[in-house]
Amino acid sequence: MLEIENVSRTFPARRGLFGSTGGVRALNQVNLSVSKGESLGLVGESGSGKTTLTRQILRLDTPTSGRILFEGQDMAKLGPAALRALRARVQIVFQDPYASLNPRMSVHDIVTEPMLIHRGKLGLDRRQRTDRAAELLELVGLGPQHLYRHPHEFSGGQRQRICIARALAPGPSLLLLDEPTSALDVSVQAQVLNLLIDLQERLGLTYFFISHDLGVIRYICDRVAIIFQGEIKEEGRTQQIFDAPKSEYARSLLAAMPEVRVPD
Ligand SMILES: Nc1ncnc2c1ncn2[C@@H]1O[C@H](COP(=O)(O)OP(=O)(O)OP(=O)(O)O)[C@@H](O)[C@H]1O
Repeated sequence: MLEIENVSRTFPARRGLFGSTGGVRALNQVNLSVSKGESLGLVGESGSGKTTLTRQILRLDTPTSGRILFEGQDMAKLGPAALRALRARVQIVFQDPYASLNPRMSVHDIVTEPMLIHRGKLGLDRRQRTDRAAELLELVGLGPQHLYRHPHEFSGGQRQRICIARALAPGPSLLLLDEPTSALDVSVQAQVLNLLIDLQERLGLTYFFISHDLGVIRYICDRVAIIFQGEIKEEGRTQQIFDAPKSEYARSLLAAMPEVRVPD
């Protein structure tokens, strides 16, 4: 479904008030692939290149070299129509559900907005969009009675469910999950992770799951890639990485977290 081939991204040197910074090689020859229906976890400390890689997959940024194929198509070569279609097929859920929802919009408007943006592809009229929003709310464990409420009326976990419903609205096949539970209480984290597992099974979704929480990665991901200073240090089946990490860096990362917490 997703193939990342020899992707590098270098940011040029910048001159600022306090002197100039050298160029930053944020990604260096990254190779990764994710199959349909699989969850790949990307783990790395702050500044390791996770956001930069995510931006390449969303085509918000372009690699300096290398290429990314989504469903067999080179993302850099997509024309405007194909790019619009791609935007519906690849969706993202962000870390902070408090910052991700417009407080002035009702849940109905939040969840139907992507259907409106992609109405050419989805072909849903107003009534059908509302029906679909109600279905999506149900799918994420919130009843349709919440449709006309506003974000401030919901808890963090409920807000993240709304964000997930919005991400599902245009019918994606790939979800980028950028630390989707790290802003939530621990008890709520497990509920949201279980919802994600359930949705993946029901809808056949593919997940690219970014986290620095190894417990969460272990719980949800089939495979894990460990990134450090823009390079993939190790990649493999989750169990194998946790039981017998090969690289020095993976070993030190696991050793630094003796108590890998697995949600209930
Ligand atoms: N637009 C940019 N211009 C210059 N340097 C950048 C830019 N974006 C990212 N970088 C640099 O690239 C490197 C990787 O950053 P990135 O944001 O991808 O890391 P990250 O793993 O997502 O970190 P975090 O977990 O803190 O979000 C860092 O050194 C960062 O300073």
